Amino acid sequence: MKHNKSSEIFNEAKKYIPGGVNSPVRAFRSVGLDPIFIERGEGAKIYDVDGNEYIDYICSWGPLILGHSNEKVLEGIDEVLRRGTSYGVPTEIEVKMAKLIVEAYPSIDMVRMVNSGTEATMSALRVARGYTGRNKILKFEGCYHGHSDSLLVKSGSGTLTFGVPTSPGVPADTVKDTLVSRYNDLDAVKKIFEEQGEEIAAIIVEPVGGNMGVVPGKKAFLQGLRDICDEYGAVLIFDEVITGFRLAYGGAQEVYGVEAHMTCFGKIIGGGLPVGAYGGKKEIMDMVSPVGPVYQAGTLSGNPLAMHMGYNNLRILKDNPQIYEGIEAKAKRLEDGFRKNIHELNISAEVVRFKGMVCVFFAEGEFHSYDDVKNCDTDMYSRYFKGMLERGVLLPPAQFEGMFLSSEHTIEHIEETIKIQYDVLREL
Ligand SMILES: Cc1ncc(COP(=O)(O)O)c(CN[C@@H](CN)CCC(=O)O)c1O
Repeated sequence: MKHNKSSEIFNEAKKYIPGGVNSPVRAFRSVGLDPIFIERGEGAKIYDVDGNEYIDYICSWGPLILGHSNEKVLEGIDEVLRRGTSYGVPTEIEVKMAKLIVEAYPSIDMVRMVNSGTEATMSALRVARGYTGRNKILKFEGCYHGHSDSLLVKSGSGTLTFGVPTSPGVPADTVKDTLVSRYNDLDAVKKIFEEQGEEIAAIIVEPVGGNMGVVPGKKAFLQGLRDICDEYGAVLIFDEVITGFRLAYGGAQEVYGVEAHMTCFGKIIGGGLPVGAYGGKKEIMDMVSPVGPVYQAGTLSGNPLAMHMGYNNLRILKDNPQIYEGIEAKAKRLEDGFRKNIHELNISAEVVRFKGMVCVFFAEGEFHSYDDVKNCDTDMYSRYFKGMLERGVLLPPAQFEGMFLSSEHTIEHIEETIKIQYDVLREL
């Protein structure tokens, strides 16, 4: 495959944009390559500026559960566009969108739209702190909730659960109230709450980890978090930016039968346009300005374009529940085919799947926390990524991400991917 035009554009991009990209993972640095630049997407396929075609398993990192440029999702958008793109004054589509989300999630009485998953989690935590009057929050190693300061932390040294910044520019003081524990380790959380529970405003968790590869939360862990929050008066926040409307129409909460006090969304609810949302029980959401004292705002929050695309996305998913079974069946076929390849070629790797989310870990054993995944052979993943890319399969350009499928991935795409993976693994 030739990438001359991508290289040309990338060289130009690096003059004006840090790293030539508007989000770090897109730079393909984790896989030691220069990024490809995309010209268009159609269904499950994506086409780069050099005319190369790929089966796409990034799908914009989740929003495109109905594939690229889906006519049904786009329906009416040009009319909306011509009527006006943003007013800074409320519109009816915002109400229809909020109602749809509230109806999909029994745990949500009210919801506020924002413009990214980062904004959603940042705002939810501020509301939880305002609601409880407490400052401390607890997150889990390996979970990513966007790039707001108090969430850019990793475990402190030794047994210390206090977070330390993962990025310069985040003052240590900002993260001194962020505690970090091990994912799927309920005993560790119980111990933290026994010591500091009265000071903890919220636990924030990805119910299925999608940012350390795919690491599903154990039901007992998630239910335990809810019980602990109920016992200590803390707010349980499910970050469903990835899982929301992806695992099922009611997201992880429907699949696990565990309800959060607050939920964060992004990605799918915008249908590919910038969006985020946070919602929860009325008594908590009544804290939000202008009803309550907790301030949160946004010029383009709930803008008509993202609302229209998001509303179309959710309506199609709501009216066609078979889409979820279809995606899960194709993910299962991918899992089985990948596992057969790995065993036949004796590759040191494992396949993890949760509903429609799939990941190949280049390590052996079981994966229940970040400790289990951090020893993956990322060099092997890089060679794997390159081999798949050169044969027309675009995987997430980092080991610690998950593959995203859409309704537009056909069984033929899946079988082709399995065949290509066999050839790539054989040459690793
Ligand atoms: C569970 C979860 N919560 C919050 C976020 C942040 O959402 P955004 O601010 O990127 O819309 C994300 C963002 N996901 C990454 C990929 N895993 C986005 C890709 C990127 O950063 O470019 C997320 O996965």
